[in-house]
Amino acid sequence: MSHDNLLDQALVRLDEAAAHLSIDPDVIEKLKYARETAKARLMIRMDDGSRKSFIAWRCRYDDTRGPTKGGIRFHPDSDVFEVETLAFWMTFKCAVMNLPYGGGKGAVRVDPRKLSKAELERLSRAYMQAFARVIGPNRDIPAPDVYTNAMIMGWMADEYAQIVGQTEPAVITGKPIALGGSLGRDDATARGGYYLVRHLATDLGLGQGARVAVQGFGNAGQHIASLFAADGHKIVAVSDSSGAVKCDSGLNLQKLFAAKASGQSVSSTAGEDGHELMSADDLVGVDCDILAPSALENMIHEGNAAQVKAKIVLELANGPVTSEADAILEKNGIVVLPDILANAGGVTVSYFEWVQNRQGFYWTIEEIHDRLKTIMEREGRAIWDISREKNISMRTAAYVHALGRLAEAIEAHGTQSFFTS
Ligand SMILES: NC(=O)C1=CN([C@@H]2O[C@H](COP(=O)(O)OP(=O)(O)OC[C@H]3O[C@@H](n4cnc5c(N)ncnc54)[C@H](O)[C@@H]3O)[C@@H](O)[C@H]2O)C=CC1
Ligand SMILES: O=C(O)CCC(=O)C(=O)O
Repeated sequence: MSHDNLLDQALVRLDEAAAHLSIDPDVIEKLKYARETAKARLMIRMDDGSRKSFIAWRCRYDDTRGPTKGGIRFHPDSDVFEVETLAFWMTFKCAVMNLPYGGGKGAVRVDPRKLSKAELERLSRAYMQAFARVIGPNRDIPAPDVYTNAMIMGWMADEYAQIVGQTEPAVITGKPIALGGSLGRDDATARGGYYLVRHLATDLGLGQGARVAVQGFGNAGQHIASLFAADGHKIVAVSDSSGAVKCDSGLNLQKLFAAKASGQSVSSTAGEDGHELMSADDLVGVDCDILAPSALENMIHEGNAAQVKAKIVLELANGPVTSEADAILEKNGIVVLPDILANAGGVTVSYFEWVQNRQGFYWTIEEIHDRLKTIMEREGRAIWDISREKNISMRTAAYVHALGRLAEAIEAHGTQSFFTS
């Protein structure tokens, strides 16, 4: 899958937001292009003794508001267009949450499921070797994303420490707790979305016992299913890259978690506890109240948006709804809680991790949850109010909110600054 026009699609949202603000055109011009994208070939030794190379990128899209921040993705379809677009979204996400960061992102084009653990560790270390000059605790701070996790962040933190000759935990977030990771980072992406939905439930007309469908059953997808189920909502369908299952009376989550923990697809549970096999492509059309896309970009598009029956789309994935699909969902009265707000819990707890690493003093899980809840509710409410006041979608409102903050920072740097050139 190529992502050639992903950034152009994303920039449509920037133009829509700019139309609601009186913004200097210089600001828009600056935000249309990535500041810096580094590319490298990572050459590693495979277990059979052969050498193999993988292409990799790290993009620092915009650092006006602070060091760039964003995850590293290991995926066979990754390309430079996807990386730059994800970094653009990070720029807006950090501004939405008022975090002192710009936006970055990285990727390796690889299917990590085909590598042994030792090969994966060599690849992760090679990534840090290649990009250590770009990365740094005051410059660019990576984190996990699709098919990367705490273990990989731990290897990268260790490699960086060896390169600079001292431990530097704040260089990367989403690390194992034993290496200075934060409590609460594991479920933070889903938890942020969950706090947002709970806070806006009355405004959204959402009652008890909602029916939820989850697309993608990894970090974000599994945790959102758990959190909603614990609140008495019913998870009626889930999918992953190999298939999907549904159950009208509610799926057995423990069975699904056990399948994923043993490396199997959710579809392997079909036939147990009333789980029925379905096509992963049909998941978006399942009869439900909340649809939580938690996989990849462009999953809800012009061709399937009309099938969506949910009242609310909670975008835990980045960019799961195309701009054409957005228009269809809006016309059908479906509220989209946009990625740059809905999945911002992840980067927010990453920020907490970075703060704790720098102060060398660690917070309790209650402190993490309270702080995350406060920020999600504050920014979620502000965006809800903008959307009501201006009669615009939550997505456009989120971009308006972020763009105001970005414009203020770009202007504060001065008109002759290379930051704003
Ligand atoms: N991990 C994090 O902290 C954050 C992740 N996100 C976004 O959330 C989304 C998911 O990320 P993670 O949960 O971390 O990744 P993950 O690697 O833990 O899980 C990804 C899941 O998506 C599934 N998937 C892949 N292709 C699919 C397809 N075509 N149909 C259905 N499922 C498919 C995979 O099988 C897997 O279950 C991504 O868009 C990511 O950028 C956003 C904010 C933070
Ligand atoms: O935790 C972070 O720093 C970034 C997470 C991320 O990549 C994202 O929000 O898309």
